[in-house]
Amino acid sequence: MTLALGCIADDYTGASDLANTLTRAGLRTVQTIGVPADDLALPEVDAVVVSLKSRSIEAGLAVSRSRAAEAWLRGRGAGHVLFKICSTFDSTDAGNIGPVMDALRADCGEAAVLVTPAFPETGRTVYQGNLFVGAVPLNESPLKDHPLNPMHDSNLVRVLVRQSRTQIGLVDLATVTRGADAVRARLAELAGKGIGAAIIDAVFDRDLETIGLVAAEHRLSVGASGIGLGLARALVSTGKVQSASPSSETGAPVGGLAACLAGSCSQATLQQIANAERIMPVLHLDPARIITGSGEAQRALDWARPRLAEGPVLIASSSTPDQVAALQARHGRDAAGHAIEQAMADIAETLVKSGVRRLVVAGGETSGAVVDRLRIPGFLVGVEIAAGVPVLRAVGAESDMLLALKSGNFGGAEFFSDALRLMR
Ligand SMILES: Nc1ncnc2c1ncn2[C@@H]1O[C@H](COP(=O)(O)OP(=O)(O)O)[C@@H](O)[C@H]1O
Ligand SMILES: O=C(O)[C@@H](O)C(=O)COP(=O)(O)O
Repeated sequence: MTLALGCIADDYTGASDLANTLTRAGLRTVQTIGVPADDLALPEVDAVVVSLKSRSIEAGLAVSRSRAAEAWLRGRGAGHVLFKICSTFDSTDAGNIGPVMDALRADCGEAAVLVTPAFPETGRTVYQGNLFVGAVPLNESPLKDHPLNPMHDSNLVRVLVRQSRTQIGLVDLATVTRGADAVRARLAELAGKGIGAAIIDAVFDRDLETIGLVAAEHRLSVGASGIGLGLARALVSTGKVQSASPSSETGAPVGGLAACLAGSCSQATLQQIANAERIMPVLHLDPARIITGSGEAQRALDWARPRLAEGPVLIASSSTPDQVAALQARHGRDAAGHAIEQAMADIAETLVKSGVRRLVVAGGETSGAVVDRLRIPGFLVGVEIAAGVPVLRAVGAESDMLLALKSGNFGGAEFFSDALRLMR
């Protein structure tokens, strides 16, 4: 297998979002969980997205895991590696976007790396280096209240300067609009000044196509699914990849019981949970009891198991920003997040032992904890439920399963029923 594109995603929902985008753009794509073991049977593909759970871990660890993934991808012929980050640039001043970018850049000897989280299909646009989420700057969006990495600065040049050892430049929209040659010239100018990375503006998909053409000539880029779209279209338009029509790899029904888990506290997920109350039983976990170890996961399982035969259920830890802040003040941010993720993984593991074969998970870190516990090595990409969220079919796992890993912020108000309708 010679890869046209190698991707390293810093969380599992982000990886499935990117795998979905690449598939829709004509690349045969598989998502792996971590660096694949040698005995994992992978189909013949154009792109592999290695999913890491490296967004919120210590920077040194994120760097070493990303470098291992990069080595594996380059070893399979990937001339270009995309480091997939969140379209809302989720990170803290301690990392991990800057440190991972610096390390991958050093490994491949890239002079100046293009960086953009723009993903217009989901309302993420970048102008003059400022990230907008829908109509508002990042720091005014619900991401200001994220439980793990609240985002308080929409100026990504400033944000990345705080995380990276290299200087950060800007390629503005006026340059992008002038086309690929103008971007090439600007990038060369920045590289000539010793500037190692540049935030590049993008508002429309056509901007990402221009960016993709230039990025594909380089060894490394950093961004969300938008730049993935640009790269995929560039690989197809330059004939490096023969466009494949997106197949419905998740074709044959798996049947079995269905359940949903929500650990995301995003505004979108809170609304989706409220709407799900109308169509399925919903259990709201008590997050404080999870942290103090008072049998909350067992309570959830005792509640869920008798109901599953009647139809899907939803178990949620999600709370409002005020409640999250109060819990974190009492127990600490990382301890609270970790305990709740592990409780979700405990619940998922027992649900699968009880016959659940269709599982919807809301939240990136939450999905990471669940998929790790289920020891699923990889996914084939199926139909799209909502922008950035495909149906996934587990490969190499103990049970034949369908999953949907939803980024907290993605999906329409009826996401849970939309997902279950497509997961048969
Ligand atoms: N009620 C809660 N209070 C505090 N933290 C919570 C609560 N529920 C979930 N969490 C934690 O918040 C984080 C949500 O992150 P994640 O799952 O990545 O969602 P998103 O996709 O919205 O970023 C996880 O670490 C999760 O365990
Ligand atoms: O780019 C995006 O927004 C998503 O693909 C993503 O990374 C989601 O992260 P979470 O919101 O933490 O699920």
